[in-house]
Amino acid sequence: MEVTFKEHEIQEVARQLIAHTKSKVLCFYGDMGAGKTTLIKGLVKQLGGENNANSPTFGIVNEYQSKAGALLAYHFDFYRLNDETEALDLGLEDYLNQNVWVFIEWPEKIKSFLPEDATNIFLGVLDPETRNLKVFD
Ligand SMILES: Nc1ncnc2c1ncn2[C@@H]1O[C@H](COP(=O)(O)OP(=O)(O)OP(=O)(O)O)[C@@H](O)[C@H]1O
Repeated sequence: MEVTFKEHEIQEVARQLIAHTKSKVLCFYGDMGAGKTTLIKGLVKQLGGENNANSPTFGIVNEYQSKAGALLAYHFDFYRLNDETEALDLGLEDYLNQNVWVFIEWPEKIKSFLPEDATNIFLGVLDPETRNLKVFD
């Protein structure tokens, strides 16, 4: 899958991505400002998720729940992670073993923990308003 899009088209891109991916673990590659967070928020919205600011891990891991209150997705941003030991301390392996959506920014930082069947998404900046997305399953 490959698509070029502007921000107002995010929900349609999110819909396509959810329909396309075989894995519920999605890794987002791209420079700062490429639009990883913006797209993940679009995916959560598309899935009908809400941020659970009451979760004990809030701030480290963003947790999203369905409107009915069921756990729906985790969103990690590993930009500030120093090494993989810190990921172990977070209990990353437990997060990955649950059957919920997992969205990972800066997956380069946790290479040894990434499931082999994760879907890899590359975001590039074409111009200030336009992004290119390529998916490798
Ligand atoms: N087509 C687009 N898709 C996504 N974001 C866009 C698009 N066009 C412009 N933007 C803007 O680009 C910025 C992307 O920021 P965002 O925080 O999502 O990037 P990021 O890849 O998560 O960066 P970081 O690694 O710093 O968290 C936002 O300000 C957003 O409004």
